[in-house]
Amino acid sequence: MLVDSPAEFAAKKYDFIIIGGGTAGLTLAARLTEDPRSTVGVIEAGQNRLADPNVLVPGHYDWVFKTTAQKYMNGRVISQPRGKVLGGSSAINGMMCTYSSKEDIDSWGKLGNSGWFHEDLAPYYRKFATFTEPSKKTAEFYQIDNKVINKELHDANGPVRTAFTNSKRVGGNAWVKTFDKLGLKMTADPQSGHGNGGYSNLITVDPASGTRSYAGTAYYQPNVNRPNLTILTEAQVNKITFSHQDGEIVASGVDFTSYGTKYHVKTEHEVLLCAGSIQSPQLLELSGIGSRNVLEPLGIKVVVENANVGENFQDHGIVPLCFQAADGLTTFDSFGIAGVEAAATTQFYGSQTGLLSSLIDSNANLSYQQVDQRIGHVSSTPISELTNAATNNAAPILKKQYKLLGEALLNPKDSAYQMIYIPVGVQKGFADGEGTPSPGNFITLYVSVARPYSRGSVHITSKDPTVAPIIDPNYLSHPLDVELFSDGVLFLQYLATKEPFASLLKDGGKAFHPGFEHLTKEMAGEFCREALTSEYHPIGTCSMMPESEGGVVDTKLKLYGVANLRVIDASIFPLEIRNNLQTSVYAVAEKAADIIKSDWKEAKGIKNGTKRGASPEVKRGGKRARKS
Ligand SMILES: Cc1cc2nc3c(=O)[nH]c(=O)nc-3n(C[C@H](O)[C@H](O)[C@H](O)COP(=O)(O)OP(=O)(O)OC[C@H]3O[C@@H](n4cnc5c(N)ncnc54)[C@H](O)[C@@H]3O)c2cc1C
Repeated sequence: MLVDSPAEFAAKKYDFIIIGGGTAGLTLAARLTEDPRSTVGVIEAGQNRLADPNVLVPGHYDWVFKTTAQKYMNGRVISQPRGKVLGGSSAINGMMCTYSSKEDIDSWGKLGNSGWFHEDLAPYYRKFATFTEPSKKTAEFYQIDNKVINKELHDANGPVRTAFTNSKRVGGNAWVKTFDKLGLKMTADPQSGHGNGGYSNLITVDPASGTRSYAGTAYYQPNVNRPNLTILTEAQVNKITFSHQDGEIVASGVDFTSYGTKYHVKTEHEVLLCAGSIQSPQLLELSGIGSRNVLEPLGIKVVVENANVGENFQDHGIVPLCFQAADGLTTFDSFGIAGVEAAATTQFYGSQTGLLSSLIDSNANLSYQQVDQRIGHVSSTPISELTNAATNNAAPILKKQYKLLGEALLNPKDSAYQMIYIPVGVQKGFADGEGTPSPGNFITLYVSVARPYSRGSVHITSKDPTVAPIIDPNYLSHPLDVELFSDGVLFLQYLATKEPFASLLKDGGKAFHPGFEHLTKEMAGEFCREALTSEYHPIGTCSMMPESEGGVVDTKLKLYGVANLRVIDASIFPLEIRNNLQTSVYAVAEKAADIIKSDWKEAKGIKNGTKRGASPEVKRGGKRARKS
């Protein structure tokens, strides 16, 4: 139920209060209220736009965050959008449905997170989705064979709908064919955690309507009438409140503001923080959980000291290489021409095809070796020496992480890069509001480094919850990232000269970046500094790891030092993964829901559907255990 009145919301009792009705928050809300005995209240700052075509057909409801001036990128300020709407960033994302590698998640496990290896998460990568097979025509066009889709992995009836785009998108077929000709066609269904190569990726789309399938439509809409689920939108949480019970710090509720009025709502059991990688650490700090050095100068009383909050920030930087499209091709840039957008809209509503039917569905994962074999690498030092040096020179807290990153890079089976093609011009700096896009039709290739070495942070600078935190991804601060990005962008340049993709481009694949039309090894690094933007994949700011190694939450996603507060969103990922994040956010939230349900039953003494009497043991179980 969606309530309009914040006072009504605040007056109710909830076993679980969820902060943030985003990708993870709504997944949890839906799963926890499957049990009619547990009550859930969700507080979301954005609006409910379930019926809004600007969400369903991609649009924007955004917190509009910006990074600090980036020291290693010539002082550039990078956009960091985040969904401010019911459904969170899943309501504004590019709908790419791509997956982590097995090694990515195994690395999470190896960082001291038992129960978080790939085999532990694999069932949840299945659970959240329902897959629809492509038509024969679509399968032929995009070369979707039983390597790219292993049907056995897509057997679940989960809430999020996944399918291939209906439209024969400009260049979609050329993308796959070009990789095929280079001997780089995708070798396994990416959901398996294996495989490298170019392919056409699934998107999170409802194949019947061609509209976005996201946390709002998938996890909230079908459950809107559950009496034990209450959602309040347009209400921003200011902080979590605490009390002391039996010598433990316990989250007692949250303070929030709606239309200028402040409210407090109590929790009966737990607070689940799902505000995303930027705002989960922000809210912890506003609530007195973080580094003393951050909190005390702002006059915030330290409730739990943990200097790891807001640290270990990682993001996928992504470098665009833009080309003029061959004459006669219609790209998204044509929307500037009278009638083109209207025609695309008519086509979309008529047949769910055309430009508007999908944003991004041409993807590739490549290993470091696959790139190196074709273009060599920028540095004269062998990559194994560079990775060893990175580990040896790392700060003690990062040594374990860097060792795993090095192993992944040297593993020819793992992916070191994600590459993407989109039929629209993303000129240097365009995504960050620098300069005006040139007129014409363009095509952009993108490369991101799967697991960056650079580490940044997010911290508050004010007690005021409406003041955005300082976001410093520290992109390209690690020299190995500059090397990897340079190699990657040189590969894009090589790809652009290969048929049939080359025929989509004007000027024999000359890049449309003044001064960088033909990249050399010497200038590739500078181009990356000038062109890198965000793929909008921030993680790590409330990492799941042992506290001594940089962690904020344990393997049950419980915050160290508070008995009944968990963080569940992309901020708990301790290391980046090779692709886009949403499938992993859904999978993590699904797994977290099972952990929480099981703990809740134990705490309440519920066994096999019946509630035990309130025996002393039950009370003991009900006491929120600090350590899992
Ligand atoms: C523009 C963009 C494009 C992307 N493209 C893709 C893609 O194509 N494929 C893919 O897999 N991934 C993509 N991603 C990444 C992916 O969508 C996100 O990583 C994922 O959705 C994050 O989920 P989350 O639960 O961590 O946070 P979110 O989904 O962002 O949820 C956080 C929620 O908390 C709310 N909130 C925050 N602070 C407060 C507060 N104080 N009080 C109340 N509510 C609050 C927010 O409004 C939001 O609804 C993209 C992301 C963006 C921004």
